[in-house]
Amino acid sequence: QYGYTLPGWNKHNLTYRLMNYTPDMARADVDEAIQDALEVWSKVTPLTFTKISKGIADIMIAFRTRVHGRCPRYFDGPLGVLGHAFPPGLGLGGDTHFDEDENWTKNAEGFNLFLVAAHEFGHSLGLSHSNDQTALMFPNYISLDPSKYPLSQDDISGIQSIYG
Ligand SMILES: O=C1CC=C(NS(=O)(=O)c2ccc(-c3ccccc3)cc2)CC1=O
Ligand SMILES: [Ca+2]
Ligand SMILES: [Zn+2]
Repeated sequence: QYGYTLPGWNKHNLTYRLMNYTPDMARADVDEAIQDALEVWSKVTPLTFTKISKGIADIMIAFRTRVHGRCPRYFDGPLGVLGHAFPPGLGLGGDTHFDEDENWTKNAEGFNLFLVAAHEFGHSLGLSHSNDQTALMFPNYISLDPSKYPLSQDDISGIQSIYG
């Protein structure tokens, strides 16, 4: 439906692009949260992430609400779903959207953008949800202390089974 999906990317050097910014945070804080969330995964895989500011990136990132563009999934207003990401592939593959109706923060108030982004990028790289409640890929938002290393052994073995 959104281009064929792959179990994982068939290349290691991926590009990403921020299509817009949330007004909830300073731009530099959004850039940093996204970069840190990607680094969580690049630290345990051979993947690299390069930020581009125009053209089509593998991972297109945007803050959107409700029905948005040609995206087949919709957001639901404040709370509920915080974001969604598409598995590796062409077109929408890898793309990550955050629900702009949430209060995005760089600390423990509202929803911590770094944490939600790290979770969503797990999907962009091919991971599904984990039933290990300490895992970053656990389906429910847990306000982890963002300074702690959010990956659990379950996340690491999951991502390394794709990009080992
Ligand atoms: O595919 C889906 C569908 C629904 C989702 N629900 S969410 O957006 O409210 C969400 C839930 C948990 C997290 C999360 C889990 C563990 C650590 C950090 C964030 C992030 C987003 C998240 C998601 O990735
Ligand atoms: Ca929502
Ligand atoms: Zn979307």
